Amino acid sequence: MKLAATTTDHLTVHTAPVADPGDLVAHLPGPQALAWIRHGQGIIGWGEAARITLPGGTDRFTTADRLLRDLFAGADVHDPLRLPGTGPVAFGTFGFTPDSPGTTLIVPRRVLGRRDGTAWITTIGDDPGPLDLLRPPAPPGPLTWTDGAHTAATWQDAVATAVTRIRAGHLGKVVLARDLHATATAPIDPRVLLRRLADRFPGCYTFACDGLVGATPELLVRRTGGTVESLVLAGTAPAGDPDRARALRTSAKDHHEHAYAIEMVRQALTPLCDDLHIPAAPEILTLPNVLHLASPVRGHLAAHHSVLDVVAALHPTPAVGGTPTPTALDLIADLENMDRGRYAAPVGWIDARGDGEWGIALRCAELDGDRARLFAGCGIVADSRPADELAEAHNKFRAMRYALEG
Ligand SMILES: C=C(O[C@H]1C=CC=C(C(=O)O)[C@@H]1O)C(=O)O
Repeated sequence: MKLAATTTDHLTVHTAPVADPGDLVAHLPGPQALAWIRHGQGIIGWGEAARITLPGGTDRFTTADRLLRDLFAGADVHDPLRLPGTGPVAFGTFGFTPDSPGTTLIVPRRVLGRRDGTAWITTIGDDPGPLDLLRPPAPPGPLTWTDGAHTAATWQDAVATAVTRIRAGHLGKVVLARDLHATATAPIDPRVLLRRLADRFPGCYTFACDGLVGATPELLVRRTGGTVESLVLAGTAPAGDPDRARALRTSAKDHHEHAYAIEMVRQALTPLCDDLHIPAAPEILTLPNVLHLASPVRGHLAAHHSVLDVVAALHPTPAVGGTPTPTALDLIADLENMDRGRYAAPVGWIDARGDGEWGIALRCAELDGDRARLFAGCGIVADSRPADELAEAHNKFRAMRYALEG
């Protein structure tokens, strides 16, 4: 475990109610932004009271959970509100595979939150000063775009290979992704991207954590006390085409793709829950760029499990991996030509009670100075057609292209 230089072993944490701050993004004082926002509600953070960096491993979720529990257990906490997200919180990202880089948990010095008519500020350690903007964000300016690990043509070849393997009976579904690179003329400020994403995709979870920025529609798990909720997505059509929307409702290919994800979530949550509700049929989630088949799942935990315990049971779902999971992960490693890093892995936050919200890091980019690496993936089943999947990936990229270009 690596702790930031600013860390003391003993955290002193003060949460206090504040007047409604309004727009959360506007309060981020610098580019080192931490955020989790949906419909204007959520938490933002800045400064670092502690940073935990893990090398990865299959136990990365449970190790992170244990290290945070120890850190929070030793904290001196003054929290009159005792709501999800009050008291100390860690924002986090994980690597997609046990070997992928990027497993990092950050306990910010300041957290500003607003939910259901309550707003609060949490301060760890010395008061780092007023909420004034230190550096106002500037848009990235003109961008240069280049292909990542695949060109459009070679990625379609990879999709065709996956379809052949599926038809040969090796597996039922695999999610194949590709990356794109954007280069700006100056460092990219995540706050500009957060602003655009939160405005255009208010129903998604707009997030930023250690340079990973995006707006994901997919809630892996929210834990609030004993209740867990998840929004399982798989099956996509372009937005703005009523015929395609109608077709999505009845498409055997998309329902097939969705069923794999639902079945795995059922298997993962059943041992943890004494009551689990999965709708009989998915609904349609409408976003500005795409429509998805979506199943809101709700359960009651049978025993104490932190939100990260549930994340550990769920990741990777067939919305980002495939079925069977090990075969799909091997095929992803063979065909994608890249390490996903933190793309398609859990991103979110956890508090000292074990409550929290974790999404699947989709519709996102990895920022590095003046560069951004964007990702988009598509579920491939026996009936998938490479050109359609390329078009679907293009539509999914549109969220982050808009965040970068306006
Ligand atoms: C893998 C991605 O989306 C997943 C989530 C929703 C729908 C999906 C699909 O229809 O393929 C994907 O499973 C992505 O956006 O990169």
